[in-house]
Amino acid sequence: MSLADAAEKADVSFSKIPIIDLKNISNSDPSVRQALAEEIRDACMNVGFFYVKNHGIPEATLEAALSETKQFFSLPLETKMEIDMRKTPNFKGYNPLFSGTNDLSTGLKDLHEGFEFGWEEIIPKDNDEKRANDGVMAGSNVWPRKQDAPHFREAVLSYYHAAVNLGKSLFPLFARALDLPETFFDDKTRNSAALMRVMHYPPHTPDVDERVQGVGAHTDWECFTLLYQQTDPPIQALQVLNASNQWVDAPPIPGTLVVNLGDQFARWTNDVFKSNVHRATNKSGIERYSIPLFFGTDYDVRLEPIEGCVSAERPPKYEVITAGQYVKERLKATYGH
Ligand SMILES: O=C(O)CCC(=O)C(=O)O
Ligand SMILES: [Fe+2]
Repeated sequence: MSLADAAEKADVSFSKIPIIDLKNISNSDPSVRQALAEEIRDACMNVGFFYVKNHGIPEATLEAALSETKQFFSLPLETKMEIDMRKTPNFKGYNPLFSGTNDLSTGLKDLHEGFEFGWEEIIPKDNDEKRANDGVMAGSNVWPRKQDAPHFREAVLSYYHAAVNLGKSLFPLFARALDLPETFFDDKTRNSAALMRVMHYPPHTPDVDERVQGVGAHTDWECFTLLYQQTDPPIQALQVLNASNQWVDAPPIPGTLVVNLGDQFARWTNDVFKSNVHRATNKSGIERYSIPLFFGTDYDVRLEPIEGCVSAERPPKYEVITAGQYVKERLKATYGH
């Protein structure tokens, strides 16, 4: 059956998020890889979200990134505002509470603060070519001053590089899941966009409008997101919308990361892979932190539907644009600059 035909029959009324074991991610046996790719394909076609366990990123790397993230957000607002994202030309830096709108249908501002950065070698390089080529987001990151956050940069960059490596090893499996050669994405992800955002969701207090979300209902924009949610203590905040318009909980599960697909994959696969609407709201009464890494293709890549994803019953759903144009439009809509 073609992917397009299979997608017509997909069961998209899921009630929970599957967990996929990545212990075989580096196994080169084609039958082992095929079995893993098929598990990924089912999750991508039916849910657009899955957890991964045995992902290979050391717990200590995750914990250090989380602990430094907490310390960064506890700095005084004036210190964080020195690296306000609105002062940078390339969407890097700090965004304060209520500075972005993810749910454009309500227009409500989100109750979270964040800090974004892209590719950078941990040991700084004068001529970091990868950073210079990082598409719409090309150019330097901005960091808090060393005396304000002495270990923040190293800790979050260490996690960044580990997560980028994991993301790179997932692309061949996504390709296999789409009946393509595993190398299909290689020349489309040479300088692939990888933007990390560390996030803090303060608890909703009674003075906050009930309708406000931590991050309003939205889809992600890139190919896929790797999301680390704090697990200690575990806070249920993230929810995914299924085809019956029910919000399905995606609670933190120790030892896992969440993988969710974004709009670039939806466009590329003519919605065979789902980029599902999700939101996160922290009603726990205590602080919540999460760290997504948004992983895309090179910005000059045209998001043309893959052959097997189009049929007479499933004509192309999206106008073809480049990955960079798409992300830029969404960034402007969310942050208004
Ligand atoms: O914090 C979370 O659990 C989700 C964050 C998210 O969806 C996003 O930043 O795009
Ligand atoms: Fe998201």
